Amino acid sequence: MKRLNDCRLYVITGENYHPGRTMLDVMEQALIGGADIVQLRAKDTPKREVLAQAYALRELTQRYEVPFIVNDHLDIALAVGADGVHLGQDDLPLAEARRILGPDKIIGISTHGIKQALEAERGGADYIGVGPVYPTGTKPGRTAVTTDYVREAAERVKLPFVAIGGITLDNVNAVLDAGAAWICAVSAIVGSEDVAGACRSFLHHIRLKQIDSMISSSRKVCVNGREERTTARTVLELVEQLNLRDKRIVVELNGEIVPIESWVSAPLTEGAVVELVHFVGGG
Ligand SMILES: Cc1ncc(COP(=O)(O)OP(=O)(O)O)c(N)n1
Ligand SMILES: Cc1nc(C(=O)O)sc1CCOP(=O)(O)O
Ligand SMILES: [Mg+2]
Repeated sequence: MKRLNDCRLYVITGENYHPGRTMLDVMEQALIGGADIVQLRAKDTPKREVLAQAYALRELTQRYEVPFIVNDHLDIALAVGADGVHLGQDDLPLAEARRILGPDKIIGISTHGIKQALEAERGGADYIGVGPVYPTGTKPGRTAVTTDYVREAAERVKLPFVAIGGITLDNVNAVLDAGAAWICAVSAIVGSEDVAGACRSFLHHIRLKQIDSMISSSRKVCVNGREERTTARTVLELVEQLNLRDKRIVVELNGEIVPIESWVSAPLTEGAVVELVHFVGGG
């Protein structure tokens, strides 16, 4: 179940942020609100209690069909059948974790600079954490990496990356503007009176940003006489987006027939005029 490229909102448990409410209730609210990946992080809880929580969260996340990650404890991740683990720079090394977990489990690695990010990428991590973007009471005393590192990660890291650390509804747009497509929060979500509502608000900002970037990376073209916007950059991408790849068609771009072997490199520029002509079978 590795579908990290589609994840947008990563919610981590925060045992001290919701007195009077159980971890399970709070995390169910996060799932109702749209959290699409969940981590159990319990730094102040005895390990046997963490194991019990992990079993319960495994069951809950399975019901919501959302990946479940265990922080730090690879043994607990294995015991409860979690989808993966999250490891920091001082935790079990990535290579050891991969050897034990095999290729299919998710391994996330915390990074605090581009050198660590590229190393995690080379080492076979599935995603990286980029943070702490802002100072945070959840990890007091850590130097904030600022949105500069988010921007650098967006430019140089090919793996999915999640921005984390001090992210709230007030600053999330700056993190998204710096290039993060995936946001993680603890206190701003599990410490909220309305956990599901907080998730929905985060996702609203994330989706608006996605729409903005799609519009700015799309162009207006004319296909068979109809004006439309497309994110396709080439004739091949357009044909694939229209599900015509396996159909017998001839493509004309700005009045010239494009041979099939050139679809991959034929650019769809703003204002391009495309005619897609279906072959009619015959003998
Ligand atoms: C998604 C994500 N990113 C970073 C961390 C931090 O991991 P680590 O550096 O090991 O610190 P602790 O969480 O163990 O205190 C994380 N857990 N999740
Ligand atoms: C657990 C953690 N790891 C970080 C890192 O940068 O590696 S920042 C962080 C705390 C995230 O909590 P909040 O959303 O409350 O700031
Ligand atoms: Mg850790």
